[in-house]
Amino acid sequence: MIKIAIVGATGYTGAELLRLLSSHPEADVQIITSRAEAGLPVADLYPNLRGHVDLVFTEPDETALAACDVVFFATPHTVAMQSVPGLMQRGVRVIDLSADFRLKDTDAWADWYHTPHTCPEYAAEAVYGLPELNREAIATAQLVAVAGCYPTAIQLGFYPLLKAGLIDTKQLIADAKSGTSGAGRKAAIGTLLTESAENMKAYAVSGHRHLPEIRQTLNQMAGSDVSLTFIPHLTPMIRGIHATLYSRLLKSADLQTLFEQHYADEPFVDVMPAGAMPETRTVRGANTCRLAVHQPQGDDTVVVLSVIDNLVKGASGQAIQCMNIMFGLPEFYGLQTVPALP
Ligand SMILES: NC(=O)C1=CN([C@@H]2O[C@H](COP(=O)(O)OP(=O)(O)OC[C@H]3O[C@@H](n4cnc5c(N)ncnc54)[C@H](OP(=O)(O)O)[C@@H]3O)[C@@H](O)[C@H]2O)C=CC1
Ligand SMILES: CC(=O)N[C@@H](CCC(=O)OP(=O)(O)O)C(=O)O
Repeated sequence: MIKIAIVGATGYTGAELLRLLSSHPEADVQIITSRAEAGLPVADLYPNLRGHVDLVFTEPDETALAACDVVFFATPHTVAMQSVPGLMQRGVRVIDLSADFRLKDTDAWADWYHTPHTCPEYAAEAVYGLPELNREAIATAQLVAVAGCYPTAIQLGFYPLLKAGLIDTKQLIADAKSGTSGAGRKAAIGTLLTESAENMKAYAVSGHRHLPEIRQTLNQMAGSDVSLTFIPHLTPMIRGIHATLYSRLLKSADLQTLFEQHYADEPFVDVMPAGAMPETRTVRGANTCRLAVHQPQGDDTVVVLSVIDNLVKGASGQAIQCMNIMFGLPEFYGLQTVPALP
């Protein structure tokens, strides 16, 4: 059994780790932390976990964390980077759901996150946690920086086209919509029911912190620097990301076959039949990215539709997929949930 600690277990992604790990045959979750709720049983905060998770939240304590095989950080940015050096030196494996170790350029990270990066050497060592791109490196990594939610939906959608060199890399557009759970559990006016229901809006149009992360990966996929316009939107749903991706084809190709072949061996990417329009509700609670590729006018414009659950393939499910790869386990352990519809 793998001894597991979750730092930040009261948040949405922390609770989602608990939900998914409760059906994982090799997971032994020993420590779940919260500063605000220390002493509280899990079921008092998350009644859905009653009968499945019998643990009590405790204050984070690095010595206790170091006795585990793997520590998940489901915390706001800058928290993991304070503990990672100590844990790494003690041989613990770390899976960070935050953005602390996603960017290799830590000066850029400091600009986008408005605070200095305190351990650039670990950012250099971290493996970006997108299994479809980095499976081999994840297997031997000590530190995994799980890919962000919008980045996962967008990167998986563009990957087959970029790898095949089929599109104009200077004209990439990602128009993406997220449910409000993407903003976390903390109280904030923008995610109140009265502010977010019956409403849809774009935000961070002049630059979202996921832009450098997505660019970094797309550059790697394309083998050259891409130009990307990325506009996120907040939609009145709780879970889900829907990304509509646009680009121009440089030459004609059988795009349906390209996508099907590219993801043929990927357990968590579903290339839908020609003409399909994936819906967020079909991935709710599941570690699945559903993709569909279209040429709406039959000209050189290609459109990819990509949906994920931001809390699962966009965070906790992807983190568990990475853990399974790191520990040599079947990738589907803990991740066999079938979405409930409606
Ligand atoms: N929500 C989403 O869809 C996604 C989120 N992520 C990332 O995952 C991380 C967690 O997100 P989410 O679950 O939404 O966040 P929440 O705000 O819902 O939860 C944050 C958790 O972190 C704990 N925490 C906060 N500050 C500290 C601290 N200084 N030290 C230790 N623990 C702390 C909180 O508990 P307490 O304060 O009681 O200690 C709480 O349990 C973030 O970095 C986010 O960007 C990634 C992909 C998708
Ligand atoms: C709706 C909403 O607010 N979404 C968040 C992104 C979700 C998230 O937590 O981002 P990471 O994947 O980087 O951790 C945002 O725009 O900042």
